[in-house]
Amino acid sequence: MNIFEAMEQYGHEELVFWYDQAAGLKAIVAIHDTTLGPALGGLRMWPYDSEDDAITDVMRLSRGMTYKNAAMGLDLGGGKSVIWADSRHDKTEARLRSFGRLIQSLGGRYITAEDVGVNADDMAVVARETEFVGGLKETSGDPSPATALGVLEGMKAAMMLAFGSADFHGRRIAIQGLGHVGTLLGEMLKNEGATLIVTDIHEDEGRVVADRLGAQWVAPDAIYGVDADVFAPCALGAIINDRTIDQFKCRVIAGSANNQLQEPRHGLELMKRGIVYVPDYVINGGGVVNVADEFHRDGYNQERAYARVRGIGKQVQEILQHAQQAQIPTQEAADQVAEARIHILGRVDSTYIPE
Ligand SMILES: NC(=O)c1ccc[n+]([C@@H]2O[C@H](COP(=O)([O-])OP(=O)(O)OC[C@H]3O[C@@H](n4cnc5c(N)ncnc54)[C@H](O)[C@@H]3O)[C@@H](O)[C@H]2O)c1
Repeated sequence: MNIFEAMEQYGHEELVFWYDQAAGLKAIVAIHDTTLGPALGGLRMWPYDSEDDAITDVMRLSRGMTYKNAAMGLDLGGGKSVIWADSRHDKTEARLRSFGRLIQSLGGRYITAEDVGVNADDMAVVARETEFVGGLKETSGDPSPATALGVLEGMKAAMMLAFGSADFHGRRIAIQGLGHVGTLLGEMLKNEGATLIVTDIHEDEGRVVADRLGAQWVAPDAIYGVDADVFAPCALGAIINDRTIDQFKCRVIAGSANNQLQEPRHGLELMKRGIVYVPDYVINGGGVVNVADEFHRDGYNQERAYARVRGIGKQVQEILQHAQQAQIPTQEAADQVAEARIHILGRVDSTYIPE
């Protein structure tokens, strides 16, 4: 891989490689853009097939964080980190603490948090070496409840546009993935009076959750084509693709999964089919909004954080309206909003103020 070419293509500021031979740690931090503030984004531990795969992933994810943080109205830039290792076997105190020292060495240009392959206990170990960690148990904690709340609010905004009402009574919602977010979202939707259709690749555990939610269970591959008003992807990325797109009977797609569109053209295809797609990084921004509240001058306050998470409904509404007026796919509308904020605010502090 030609790294400088890739940095130019993605628009990255900095890539940091860290190799601690004694600890057996190979880690990369990608700082994409710090126009709006320090780069915030999670740490992923993954057994990549190659070095190039690890670099590509951290670059793609960190760029996504720039857009998400900007769209959420946060004073934070975008970054992400990866540890090239298998979280099932390779998670050692030495690796996590060495990673913490890497983060500390960046002096606050990058703030890390939980992502795939690491949990709150691991981040507590990282935090023994660095002050630049968000989402610890004693501060904002697990982001999933805030993410689920943001998805619910964003879904309501999309339903207003598609159906002229955000009332869930009589509405059928299909949820793909009953993990942290999918289960919490299911509980909220049940309380709102929705009828649920659910799936998960782990059938035994999934069926227990389905029964608790009073939901209809379908096989994982059947979820795309079920008769539902709303499809809520809460599992994997790239699930809106050439294979699935003709199966959808829903009028709204609104869920927490990252990178839902396999390619940007699938956003255009949804628009042509009259399906309201809520851009993933906007509707799933509740978790990051919750973590970001830790950087408030008075420290973390859940009430204030959750009030802001509820605001995702209005943000989704504005982006959907912008897309409708400009006749562009909703993901493109979200990108325009994020890019405009970075561009305009990037000029604000160019004004000279005497000391
Ligand atoms: N947790 C958060 O706060 C948060 C924030 C932003 C985005 N997200 C995204 O939302 C999604 C869900 O996050 P989570 O924290 O609930 O993850 P999780 O790992 O707890 O849950 C994911 C669930 O999806 C299931 N699954 C995987 N592949 C599937 C498939 N093909 N069909 C059906 N089910 C499948 C898994 O078995 C698991 O139960 C992920 O894409 C994540 O990146 C989560």
